[in-house]
Amino acid sequence: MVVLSLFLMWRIKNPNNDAIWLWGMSVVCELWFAFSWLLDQLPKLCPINRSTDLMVLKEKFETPTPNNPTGKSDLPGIDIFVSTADPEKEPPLVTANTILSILAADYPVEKLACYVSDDGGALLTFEAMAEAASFANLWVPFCRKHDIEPRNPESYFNLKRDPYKNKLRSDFVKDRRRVKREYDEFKVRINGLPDSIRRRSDAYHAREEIKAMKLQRQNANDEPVEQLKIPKATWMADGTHWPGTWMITGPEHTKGDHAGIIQVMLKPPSDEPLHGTSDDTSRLIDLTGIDIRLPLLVYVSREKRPGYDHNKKAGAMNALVRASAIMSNGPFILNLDCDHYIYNSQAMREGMCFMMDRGGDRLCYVQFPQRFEGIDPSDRYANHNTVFFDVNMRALDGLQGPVYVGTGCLFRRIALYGFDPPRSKEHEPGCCSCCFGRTKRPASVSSTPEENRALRMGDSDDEDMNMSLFPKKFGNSSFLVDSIPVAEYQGRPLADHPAVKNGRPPGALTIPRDLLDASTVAEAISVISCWYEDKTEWGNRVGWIYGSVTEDVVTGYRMHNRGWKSVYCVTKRDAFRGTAPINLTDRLHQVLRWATGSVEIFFSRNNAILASPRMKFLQRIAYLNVGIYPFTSIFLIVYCFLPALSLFSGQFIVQSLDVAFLTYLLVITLTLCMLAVLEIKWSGIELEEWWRNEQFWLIGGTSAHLAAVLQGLLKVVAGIEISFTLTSKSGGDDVDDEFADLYVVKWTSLMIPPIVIMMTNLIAIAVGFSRTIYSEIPQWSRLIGGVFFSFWVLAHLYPFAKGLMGRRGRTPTIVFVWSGLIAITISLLWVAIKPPEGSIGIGGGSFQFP
Ligand SMILES: O=c1ccn([C@@H]2O[C@H](COP(=O)(O)OP(=O)(O)O[C@H]3O[C@H](CO)[C@@H](O)[C@H](O)[C@H]3O)[C@@H](O)[C@H]2O)c(=O)[nH]1
Ligand SMILES: [Mn+2]
Repeated sequence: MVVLSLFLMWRIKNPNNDAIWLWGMSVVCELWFAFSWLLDQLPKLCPINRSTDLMVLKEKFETPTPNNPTGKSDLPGIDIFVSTADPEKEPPLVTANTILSILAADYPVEKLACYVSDDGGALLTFEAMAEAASFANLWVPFCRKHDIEPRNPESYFNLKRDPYKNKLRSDFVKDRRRVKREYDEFKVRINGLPDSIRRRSDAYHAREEIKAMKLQRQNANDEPVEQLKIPKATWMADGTHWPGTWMITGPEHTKGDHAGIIQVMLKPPSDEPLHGTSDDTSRLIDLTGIDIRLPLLVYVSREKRPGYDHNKKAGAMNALVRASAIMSNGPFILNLDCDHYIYNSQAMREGMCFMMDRGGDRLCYVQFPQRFEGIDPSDRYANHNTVFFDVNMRALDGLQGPVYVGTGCLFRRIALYGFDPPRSKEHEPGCCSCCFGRTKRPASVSSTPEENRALRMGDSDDEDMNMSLFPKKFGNSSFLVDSIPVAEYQGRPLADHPAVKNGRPPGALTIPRDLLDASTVAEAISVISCWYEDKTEWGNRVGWIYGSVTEDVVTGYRMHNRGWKSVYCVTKRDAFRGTAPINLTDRLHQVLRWATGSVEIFFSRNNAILASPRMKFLQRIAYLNVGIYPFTSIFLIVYCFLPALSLFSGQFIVQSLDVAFLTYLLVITLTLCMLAVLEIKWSGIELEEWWRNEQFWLIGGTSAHLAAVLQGLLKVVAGIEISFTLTSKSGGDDVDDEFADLYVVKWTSLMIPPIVIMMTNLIAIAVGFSRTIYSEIPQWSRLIGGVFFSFWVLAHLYPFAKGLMGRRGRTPTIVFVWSGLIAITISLLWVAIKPPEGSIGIGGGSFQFP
């Protein structure tokens, strides 16, 4: 920071009078870069590492006590939400695998509930989920019996390592073979679903038409009836009409218009374990002594009607929050995207370690890092994002907590409801005063723990939670309102449980699941209707927050803003794994969406400048950085053209390569290198990953981020809404060419700025060279600065250039030859038109040649 400020001062005091424009532009950019660098660095001041001890959790919650002689698990309930929106872009097989990994997770079955949100309302997804539910009857006990990891069948059967290693049971080989065969059949069934639905629907449609025709003929003698038009419909296997969207694909695929659908696909399990018996011969594998229960599985497709804003993923999640409150009301909610499966079956237990620890009641969520599969080994477009997930997020963990990144996040339900954390009015001792946390003395020392516990909600300190205001905030479902205090009570850490000090009374904390009768389901249907949120606080202060394509960041921000803390849980074995777009265009669009969301945040009331005093200073800086980073693109683009401009004009950003300038540059570069080394060492990432991240920072910065700034401005100025382009997920079926997608070149206008930058710099280098060579007294030193920085820009854009070349990227020489030829031609032309002898002023002497 010191060197940087000295450097900037020197730069301002020493203008290049030969080329004031060049100097001015560069100094403005440098000031901005220094500012954004500061925003990026400051939140890294208190990094921490955490670890969990699953044995302790087991000891506290699952060992027999006098109160609980069987050692029945006392862990709190978790509702898992999986979101899917489009069976075209998100293959049902992927979603089905995710569901299977959840159903097989290592967590007490009766405490787990899995909800699938299908925003497409597609019969295809529905039937795929039903298939998954039935396959789970085999898959889940198999996983339990043989301790399978990962519990996603597709990944498990594709494992490269020896499946028989460390497997003790003698029947493993036989079981595995049988399950594998069943899985292959399951896959065939899932992949055949689109066809069978289409055929079935066509048949039923024909039947309906014939019926209508007959009816018409009967009526025809009375009076002429106008031509009956039977609307096309999708038909379920039992011959009833699917209330969701019409067809799986095609132009008639009308998203945004269908009824709300809830289907319990797996009934709530019994409270006590149900073991397989030896005389049960209907099963494919022997399950004697294995718990064969399955968790609750519910398919939900919220109602969609034209004319309503459905608020994308945030709207879908809020519908699930309400429906699940009525059906299982788990005090914790785990959110996963359809392509993110549970890779470590104990992941939820790890999260619980934090939630149920002393003081855990102040945690709004536990975020797990996102890890990806199926990415090209060189990770050309920095898809693994390790710098973000292993440096930035862990650094935030030392402040108020990591940001919520949309998937792999375990929430406390009542934090999602918009309540304040407990003891939010008290002074909190210790804890990172180095992070400039607020150290306010308590106004009054609260007397009883119960008083502390009163659910508080609201940005003003005195607005205590008033039950009579619940309907206004949460809508008028009394089931929902009644479930809120229950969720609060059940989510409390054991240690400070007011009623019982040494463990909970057994059974007191599970709500009877047999409540899942018709009236419950009817109520759940009503809370997923599109009018339910009218005149409530949903999306505003309650649940996932609306109004941004990056609803995740905003949702987490609101909680931190109330004073909640979050925790980053990096597990030894990855907790969850997902997919990421490896195609350049898809990746750019993803980055575009994130950056647009950031610009939206910047121009909204969620801008961190307006944060409440409950947010820690450095946390605020971090959020500010989230909102500001896309704007860096403006300066970055200018700066990428500077070396070219300097080569064209023969001028440089400084008058001469002064010793002071060079020294500053050297010291700054060295310090930055040292910082990078420190970061790499501390976080355990590779130098290569770090470099990829730098490269993609420039690629995204010159393309997607700029577009995001423009889009964001359009939204603010003209109110043009921003659409959510789903990221396509590959089915993982194309084994022969795993990374084919990497080489597909799909044109997007986002590519224009980096291409222009690349071309200009190449030409400028050639121009600079030829001019120096042809001049009478070659001034190589003048050339060096420009060429060096041009190369710096080009080196960053290298992956982008490779991406543009598609398959031929393997033999890119020809392209280089061509661009070289073109560049040389242009520079020869330039030299011919403007011979380098003497200085010829153009346009008032600003473009001067030596
Ligand atoms: O109207 C919608 C749109 C999206 N989704 C779901 O949202 C998830 C994320 O969409 P995806 O296209 O995969 O986005 P990514 O860029 O991969 O997602 C990251 O960034 C998003 C915010 O931009 C977050 O919502 C995601 O959780 C986070 O993983 C998927 O499960 C979708 O099914 C819906 O349910 N309804
Ligand atoms: Mn995704």
